[in-house]
Amino acid sequence: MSLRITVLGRGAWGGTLLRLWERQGHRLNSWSRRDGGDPATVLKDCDLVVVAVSMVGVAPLARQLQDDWPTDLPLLSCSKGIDLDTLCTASQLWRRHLPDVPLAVLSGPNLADELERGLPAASVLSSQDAGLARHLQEQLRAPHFRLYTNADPIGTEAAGALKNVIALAAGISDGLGLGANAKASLLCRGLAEIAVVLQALGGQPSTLYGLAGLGDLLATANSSLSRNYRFGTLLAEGCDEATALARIGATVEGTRTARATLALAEREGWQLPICGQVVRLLAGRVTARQAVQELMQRDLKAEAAP
Ligand SMILES: NC(=O)C1=CN([C@@H]2O[C@H](COP(=O)(O)OP(=O)(O)OC[C@H]3O[C@@H](n4cnc5c(N)ncnc54)[C@H](O)[C@@H]3O)[C@@H](O)[C@H]2O)C=CC1
Ligand SMILES: O=C(CO)COP(=O)(O)O
Repeated sequence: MSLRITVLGRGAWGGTLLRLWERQGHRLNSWSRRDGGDPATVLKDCDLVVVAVSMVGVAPLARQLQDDWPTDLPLLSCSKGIDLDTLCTASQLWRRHLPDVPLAVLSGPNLADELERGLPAASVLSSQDAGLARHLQEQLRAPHFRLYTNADPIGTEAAGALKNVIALAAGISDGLGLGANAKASLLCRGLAEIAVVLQALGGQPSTLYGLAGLGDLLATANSSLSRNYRFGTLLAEGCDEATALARIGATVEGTRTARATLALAEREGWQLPICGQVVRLLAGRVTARQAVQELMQRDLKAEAAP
């Protein structure tokens, strides 16, 4: 069965998904901020809306569309991050404005450039509505895009958001030439920080070790196709945040997510040392090498503690 799919946001990810599903025989329509006009017009006559805008675009878009969204029209959210103003994930923001629509999240190790080249990848469709997740799994899979389901959208989003912060830190580590031991240690301790946030937000521990958690962390923290990783290497070279962002020239979700996560951590009393050092470095309060030193000199702990 072919679906009529509308994609909101035609950046790297929205554009890749659009072309992928068009090739699978679905009928695609799209809207991008660049087009201008009213995005509500593309909600008509479709079976699914896929949202692939950056996190900064989610809240304004949700506000703009809340009165026009048909209550039975499913929404698939693909944005990865934590909103700096509300400290919410994308699906939490959509739920505020569209409390009743069928909602699912797509997240996993999905570097757009690799999918665009037809390389194999897997991802997770997550929804509390198991029927919706299975329906989308069946409809949206492709020969080189294998889809799994889970029932943990918040855990899936928390993992997808936080891995960008740790991937950014991995870029710093590689940019400084700190070696394989440092990188592996950073990723393990980073995973422990992701676990703190994921569990505190009500996610399932198993999601941490799935495609949206460990899977996406490994892909993003080890690939120069990742904007977050590349951004980290630029910080290691001594670029400030604005210069590094300008050099990347596309969305780098890890910067705002690091700040939002730290704000949550301060409010909730979580210990997130790597995230904290990333924010200090972004603010120009430490150099990359000082941040590493501060992490190495923290009080000694049991491994289970963050
Ligand atoms: N590129 C990738 O490999 C993947 C990206 N993602 C996620 O998808 C989201 C979008 O990323 P990309 O497409 O890669 O970024 P991009 O920088 O290529 O495109 C960003 C898109 O968001 C739109 N946008 C930004 N602010 C907006 C606003 N205020 N209102 C409406 N639209 C706005 C832009 O017009 C553009 O369409 C991010 O949350 C990213 O983490 C998820 C999986 C893979
Ligand atoms: O989320 C992604 C891959 O799964 C894309 O990562 P970047 O945003 O760092 O390019």
